[in-house]
Formats: sequence, structure tokens, C-alpha cells
Amino acid sequence: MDRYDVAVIGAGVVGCAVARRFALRGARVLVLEKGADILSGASKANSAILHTGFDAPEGSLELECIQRGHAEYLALRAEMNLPLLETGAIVVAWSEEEEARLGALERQARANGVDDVRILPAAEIRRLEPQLSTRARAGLHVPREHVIDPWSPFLAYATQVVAQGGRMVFDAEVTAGAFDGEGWTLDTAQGRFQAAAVVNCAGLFGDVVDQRLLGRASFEIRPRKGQFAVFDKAASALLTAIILPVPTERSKGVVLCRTIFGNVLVGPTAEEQADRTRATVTEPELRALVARAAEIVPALAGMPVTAAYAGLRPATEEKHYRIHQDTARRWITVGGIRSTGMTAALGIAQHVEALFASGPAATAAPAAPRMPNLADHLPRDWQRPGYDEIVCHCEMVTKREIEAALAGPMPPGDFGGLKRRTRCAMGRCQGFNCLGRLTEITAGRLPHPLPGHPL
Ligand SMILES: O=P(O)(O)OC[C@H](O)CO
Repeated sequence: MDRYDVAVIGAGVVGCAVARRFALRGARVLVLEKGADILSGASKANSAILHTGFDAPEGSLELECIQRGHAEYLALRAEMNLPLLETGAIVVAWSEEEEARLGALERQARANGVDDVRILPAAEIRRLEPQLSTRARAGLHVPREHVIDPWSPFLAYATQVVAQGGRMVFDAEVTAGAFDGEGWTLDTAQGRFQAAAVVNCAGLFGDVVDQRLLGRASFEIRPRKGQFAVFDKAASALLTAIILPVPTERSKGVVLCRTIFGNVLVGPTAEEQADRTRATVTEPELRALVARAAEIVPALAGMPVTAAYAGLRPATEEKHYRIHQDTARRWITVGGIRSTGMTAALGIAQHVEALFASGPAATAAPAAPRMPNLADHLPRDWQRPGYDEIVCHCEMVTKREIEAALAGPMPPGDFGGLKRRTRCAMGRCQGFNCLGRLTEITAGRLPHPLPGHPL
């Protein structure tokens, strides 16, 4: 049986970033993912904002990881060709009470090292965002909050793991494990594996995995659902910045922003629920979100909504990140990584690496890997010769792009993974026109085929 230096449980945003960091140190890395693809749990749905940490708790590990993650992301993106919308954000006060809180928020931002923020009077908000409701009383401008692609960076990190000789195993729920004084033996739905150390990045199941393997969990996951509605691309002409509400202790609140792919997003809701897997969209909440968007930008009234989705945050009984180390058993738990986790992932990976540096460290550093070009949108593939056919006309996805994803070093495990790698079926018709052709092209080539289509 192969023995790995580090086993990472969970291939969400945090698991991919942590695995990458160990792989780049030359460690033999194993990633065990319960789902069919990367980002198939809590990481599947988010608002795709690269946060600055302006409103994070002062002096917290969360703030440190957000700011390290933000910086490393900006340093990596050119090399990995990852897209970035440098929108900035405006925290808008809609009431007298919210306006009164802006000063404290500005002081918190400066205390957190985000010193390029400034209070905007109503007239200046109108100048920057002419379509915003005239009910906006004042705002806080946060220039370095940006919009990113919530998918391709993490696919890039996972690809880097594989390029360094790491192994990603999907459909591999960890069902049991034992520590023998030297390392771990892990039983999974895909067989037995051994690793000298374990990092639990199991997201919505972080406490379950700790309980199952360590015999105790120091926190309890309390899933919090977030629903989003996506407006047609025509809406993107109506705003520039990310429009945030004045945050509360529990949530950053409902955000209105452009997406990296040219739509406009409104969400998330914050709904407590017991179920850790069911993330359903519900009509009353979506209607409320769409109505809220039209209150913020009145011209959104009547704009078509082309998609809706929901995800679950791995919230716990406390707000802060729950990162714990069991040095004796060579185990680190990265739990309770709330919605700032997408920004913080690279920073969390740095933190976890530092924790292990005094423990079971990895071996020699490898040469820098050459990354695949995962986010090259200009020119698009259909603008180059030899693309074969355009399969998805809404998002102009070619057969060549779909073939490349299927044959790539990190191929999709299911149809959702193919959609996220290529944008096929993600446009205005949501697959109505291309699903038949996609079924033909992918027949027998996805570990989890399209519903209703046999392997
Ligand atoms: O409601 P929160 O605090 O989980 O934040 C949600 C935001 O969309 C984070 O980007």
C-alpha cells in the first residue's frame, strides 16, 4: 500500500489550497473527496468575492488568512491566467441607523490594515453608481474588494497537486481510520490508504470526520443555507462596484454584484437548517432576493433571472475559524471556514503548512510547475481555427473545449464538473439547447453520467 506524507480530507476550496501547498513542498499528497469532483460541498456555491478583510474580527486568524490569501491570489493570477474584475465595493447605508455605523466600520477597516477605505456621501455614490437607488444615504468605499472566478483557481490548485505527483481520489468518503503511532490508515469507499499526517478539510462534515476518526469534535457544524439569483447579462451594464449592506455580526448580508462571466448576482440568504446536503432553492426567498435587487438598482425590475442556486455554509456555534492541531496524532482540523474561506483558502494553506513545519514536515521543494491555462477568455476558443463545433451557443463553448476538459489532468467527475470547467449549459438557456449534444459527446466518459444516461 502506498504511504503518503499528507492526506487531505475534502477537495473544497480549502482542501485544494492546502493540498497544493504541501505538493509544492515536495510532499506526497493524497486528497480524499467524498463527492464526484472538487468543490462539490460547501464550496459549490458562493458569491465569488475576493475580500479584503475590512470587516473581519480584529486580530483574528480569519483576518490574517483572508489578507494572506488575497495577496497570494493576486500574486498567482497572472501566472495561472485567472480572471479578476477590479470592481471595488461600496458598503451602502440605507437607513439612519446604518449610516451611524459607517464610521465604526471605517475605523475597523483601518485597524485591519485596509487603509484605502473612505466614507462616500450620497452624491458621490450617485456619481460612481448612477443606477443605484436614490435612497442610498452614504457608503464606505472599499477599493480592493474584487470579483473572481469561484471555480478555476481551485481547479488550478488541484491540477498543480496532480502535476506534482499527488493523487486525488473522488467518491472516497472516509469511513474509518486508525493512528498507529507513525501515521494513519484511512478506510474509504475507494479502499484503504496510509498517510503520515492528516488535514481534515471536510467542510460541512468536518465535525463528523473528527468524531469518527479522533473520537471527539471540538465544534459542531450548523449548516446555513445561502440562495442566489443570477440576472441576465444585460443587467451587468447597470452597476460597477460590489454593493454590500452594512454587515451584521451574523452575516455580510445580501450582496449585489457583477459576476466574472458578465451576469449580475444577488444573494445570499442566511437560513439555518439541520440538513448538511440539501441546498434547495425556494420561490419565496428567491422572489425576495430579486425584489431586494430591484430596490437597490431599480432598473433591475423586470430584468430576466436566468439561474438560481443555493449552497450551505459550514457555520459552527462560534463565528471564528476552528483550526485545531492534534500534534501527537499528526492531525489538523480546518473547520468552520465560513464564506470568507474562498478568499482565505491560500492563507489558510500557509497557516496549516506552518503548523506542520514543526511536526511531520514534507521533503524537498520541487521545481515550479507549469500551469494549464484555465481561464483564458480572450480570445475565446471559437475565435481560433479548428474548434470543430460550437456546442453551447449561449456561452459559445466549443467541442474542442469540452474535449480538452474531458481529457485534462483533472477531468470532471460529473456533468456539473464539466459545466464548471467549460461554462457549457451555464448561459441563458441553461442547457435547453445543448443538453442533447452534450449527452452524446460525454457518453461513457463521465464517472457520474448525465441523469438518465447510462455509462
Ligand atoms: O453571509 P455571509 O457572512 O456568510 O457572507 C456571504 C458573502 O456572500 C460572502 O462573500
